[in-house]
Amino acid sequence: MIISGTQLAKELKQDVARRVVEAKEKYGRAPHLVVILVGEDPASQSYVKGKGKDAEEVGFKGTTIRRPADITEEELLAMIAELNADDTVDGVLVQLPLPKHIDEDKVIEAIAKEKDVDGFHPANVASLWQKLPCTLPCTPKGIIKMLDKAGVEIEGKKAVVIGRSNIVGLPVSKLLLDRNATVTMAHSRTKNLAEVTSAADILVVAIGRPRFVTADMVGEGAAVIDVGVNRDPETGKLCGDVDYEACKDKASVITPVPGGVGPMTRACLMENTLECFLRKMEK
Ligand SMILES: Nc1nc2c(c(=O)[nH]1)N[C@@H](CN(C=O)c1ccc(C(=O)N[C@@H](CCC(=O)O)C(=O)O)cc1)CN2
Repeated sequence: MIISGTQLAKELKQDVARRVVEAKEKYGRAPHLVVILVGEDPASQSYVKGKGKDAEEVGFKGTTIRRPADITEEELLAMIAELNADDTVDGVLVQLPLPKHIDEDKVIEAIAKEKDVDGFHPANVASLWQKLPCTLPCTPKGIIKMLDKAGVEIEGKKAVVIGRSNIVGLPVSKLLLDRNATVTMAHSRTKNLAEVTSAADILVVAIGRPRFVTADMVGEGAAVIDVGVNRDPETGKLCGDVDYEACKDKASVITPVPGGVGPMTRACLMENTLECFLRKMEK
């Protein structure tokens, strides 16, 4: 079975849109999401454009602030401080990656934790690891929703996560652990990787290498979640970290690229923004 992120994202955004109508009636205004884009990276430009479109679709006020790649760290931090102080702004997101002269950690930490719709702020990360209420990072949140919607049981299952990034690998491992999976975190230096991954009931791949996971690395009947968004070096076409054609018949469920985890990441951002807004208004 193919898990259609496009379809699930559509349903999640419809649900957010419905809740926005109610929230507007109750609080007199819609949630306001501000997205900051630094530089002209084509992929980032396209993701930010998508976020603006999604915001409009669910009934938010959406603002995109574009700045040149040579903006100083001080200027960017000053802009974030202003948005933090602005009561009409509910969510602030800085599109990553940032140019090398800007310290990403400093920028993430500068965003008020209550407006951190990405769930990247150290306070939100700490809350995730302490099982306290927090904003969850969008991609891991979307992955758990996709597994649930596909009816994949997590409790007691062997989950293997390839990749240990702060944005995906680490938080999705924690979310799987919280659902009582037995989680193995694998990475570029894991020995006998195929042996480790083929024992997985749930395989999450977030390593950033085109078609890295081949059929011999997937166990019969595994649920395969592909987080990669790569360009095929030969054809230039979009592809995931999993060799989809080779693995699809071995997997019980699998996510495609495009149309899998990516659209759910975007939809979860809308849900996070609404939740930040509601938390503020209900205080
Ligand atoms: N501040 C953030 N920066 C980045 C994040 C993030 O969550 N927060 N994640 C990625 C980029 N990203 C969201 O920003 C993202 C990447 C891909 C997709 C997506 O829908 N992909 C499509 C294919 C897109 C294409 O045609 O090129 C798919 O998989 O179907 C959504 C969001 C890094 N930066």
